[in-house]
Amino acid sequence: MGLTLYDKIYNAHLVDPTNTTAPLQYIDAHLIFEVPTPQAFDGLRRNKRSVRRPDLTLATVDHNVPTDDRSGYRDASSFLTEPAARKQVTLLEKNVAEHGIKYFGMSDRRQGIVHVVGPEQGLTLPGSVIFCGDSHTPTHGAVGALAISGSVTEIEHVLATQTVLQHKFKNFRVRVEGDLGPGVYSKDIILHLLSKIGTAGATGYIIEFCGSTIRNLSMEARMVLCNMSIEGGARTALVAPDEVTVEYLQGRPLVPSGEDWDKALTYWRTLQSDEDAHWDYTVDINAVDIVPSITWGTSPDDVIPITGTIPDPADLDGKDDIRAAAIRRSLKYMGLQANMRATDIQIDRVFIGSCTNSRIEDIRAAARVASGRTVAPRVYAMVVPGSGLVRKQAEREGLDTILKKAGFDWREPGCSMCLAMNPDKLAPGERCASTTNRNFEGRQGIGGRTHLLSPAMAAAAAITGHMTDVRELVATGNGSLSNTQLTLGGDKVMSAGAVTVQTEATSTNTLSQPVVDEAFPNRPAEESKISVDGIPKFDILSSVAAPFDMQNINTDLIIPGEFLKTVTRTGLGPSLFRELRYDPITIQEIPECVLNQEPWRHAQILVCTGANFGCGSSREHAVWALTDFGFRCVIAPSFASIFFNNAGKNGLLAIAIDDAKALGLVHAEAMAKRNVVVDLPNQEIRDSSGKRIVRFNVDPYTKHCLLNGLDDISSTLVSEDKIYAFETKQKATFPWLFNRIRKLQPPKRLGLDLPGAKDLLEW
Ligand SMILES: CC(C)[C@H](C(=O)O)[C@@H](O)C(=O)O
Ligand code: SF4
Repeated sequence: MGLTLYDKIYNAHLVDPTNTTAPLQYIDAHLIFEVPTPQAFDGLRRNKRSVRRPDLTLATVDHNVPTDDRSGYRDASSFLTEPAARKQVTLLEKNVAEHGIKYFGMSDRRQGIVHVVGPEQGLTLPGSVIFCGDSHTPTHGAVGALAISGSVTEIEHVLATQTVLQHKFKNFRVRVEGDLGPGVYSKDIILHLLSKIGTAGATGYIIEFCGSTIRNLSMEARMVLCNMSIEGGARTALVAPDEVTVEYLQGRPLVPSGEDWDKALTYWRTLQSDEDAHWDYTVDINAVDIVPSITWGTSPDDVIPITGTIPDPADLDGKDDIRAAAIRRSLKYMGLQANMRATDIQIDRVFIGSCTNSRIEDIRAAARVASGRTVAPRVYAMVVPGSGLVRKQAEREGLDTILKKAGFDWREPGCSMCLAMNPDKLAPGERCASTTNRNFEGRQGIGGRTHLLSPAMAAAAAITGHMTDVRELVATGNGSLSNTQLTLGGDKVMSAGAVTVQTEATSTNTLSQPVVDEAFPNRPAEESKISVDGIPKFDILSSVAAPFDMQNINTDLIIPGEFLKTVTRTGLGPSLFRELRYDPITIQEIPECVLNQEPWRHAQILVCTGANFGCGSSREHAVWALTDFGFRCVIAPSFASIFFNNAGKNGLLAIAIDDAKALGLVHAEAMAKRNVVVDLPNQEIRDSSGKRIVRFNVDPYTKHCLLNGLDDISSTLVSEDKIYAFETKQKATFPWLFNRIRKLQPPKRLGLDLPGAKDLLEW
């Protein structure tokens, strides 16, 4: 039987194919940013470890960065007025300087959202494995790479070992055939898919997008699909490389040139799933069935066509009561009525940006709709390019002028209003048409209401002040536009082909710079193999259990974005489930919340009857908030895979019980305020009388680590010789993956710096 593209890349990166208990994947490139790294670098320091491959690591800042005008920028300390944000960013600057890691800071025009910067620079290459401690890392799969996301503990693991522990996932094929209709973009394809499979539909899988529709998509449009695959629970996603990929990559700074380019091309052309590959699951979509869409609720799969109406929970009463309750809660939060028309939803704000939709094609699509029109009087609309280079390109094409003339605010790059971690936030009750990827409660600010949609649809909403079918406003193109002339206001003004940055970028390859070609730059010291940290041991736990019954508890709900500014792993307990525990206005405890009641406020076990616990962001802070509150164990029907992984690495036992009857019994014990016993050695849950309720499964490696309080890095470093052997082989076969990041030039030399900026960051 043949193999899928994922199977091939996974197999080719197994450091030791004989180790099936704790399989290690070699990481060809590691992208880092300010939020999850302070604790990771701190862990390295405490354990006297160094960064194994600074030459395979690239850093930038995005989440905390204000998007205000930077013309007076001097340095991060003076520019960032918010102390916690300043601390995270300056700590990253200190850490990258200390470890010799290349960094695109705020004075560098190459700075931007990690998932925009990586592909833009050509860091992500077909057939390679990239790691980033952020849940939208799947974006990079659009070029045919295996893009792995994780969080703090795994970042530390990658920094120390250049590998990550990764079991094999199953294969999920999404085949889309046919032509997209006018006004339909890849954002609509992914929203359509989510409406079909739900937020856990692809949990345990890697998605490959294929079919004629996908082949006709540009690279940027493919990135949108891969980016939001995590919203369907997929651990990552990819698209097989083709001519569109090759054309996109050629000439970017970190892409091979000359002889290496030819060799790479030959290899990339082999990268596709075999005809007879085994697919564990296939979803077929007909492109004609996709229409411009929006989300109405607080989960990314709450999707309706713009021509549709808001669902009525009464239709599900008696058929699916949990879902009916979830719809009612969403409608209340969103301030909407059942059965109202999508186009009757009035908006206050528009946000065009984020790692989903802030690239040049997105800005072109928005500008085409906005051209010659004016933003509705009560709407504030902002456009935040994904990187300084996207911004520069847009300005070169005059898109900023069109957008500003229409009344849009034109800002500096960053994550901005995607997650309420920087000054760009919604006020309580404000409603936003947003090109982002998550519409969770409080995601864009406490009490803020988010509707996800494409950039063209967002621009249309900005103009009319309500949700609008973009097809009625303008004769639109579609998401498959690539390398074509775009028509704006009747005149041909721009080309959607190669962006100018490529020319600049290519030049970086030709500038002479000393090439550091050490095989293994920072070999960790022998003594560093033993961790001083470890994780809390777990054997038998007896405690009252806090009962929950919500589905899709996402990590933004567990701990909102604003609390991610901490640089330690502790202190998050009081903010756990902030939206559920505290009134947003008075900040008083909500008495109905079980975590505010005795004896559950002291519970060490959380039992949830709703599926897909921990979906959404990869923030390890969600696990830290739970453990800081006092939880040692979470029991639920199913978990999102990144959360599940993060839990085990922090001594929090996540137990999946898919037997509804057994789970009901545990929940009943919790409701009765009786102790529940979780026995890890025997893998069983008992009631307070000692009677076994259910046996549970646990991965043997995780069990071993939990019982013994072992962290992964210590175990991995035991196989260090195997990592060296793999690295040597990789270097001989794919030389272009090495010695490239070090060749990146300082911004000054490329004319990509901010004129007033201090020269601190040029190493
Ligand atoms: C901060 C980061 C860990 C987080 C993620 O993993 O997704 C963020 O990017 C988000 O979108 O919520
Ligand atoms: S989802 Fe939003 S916050 Fe997360 S990386 Fe993308 S832009 Fe940044």
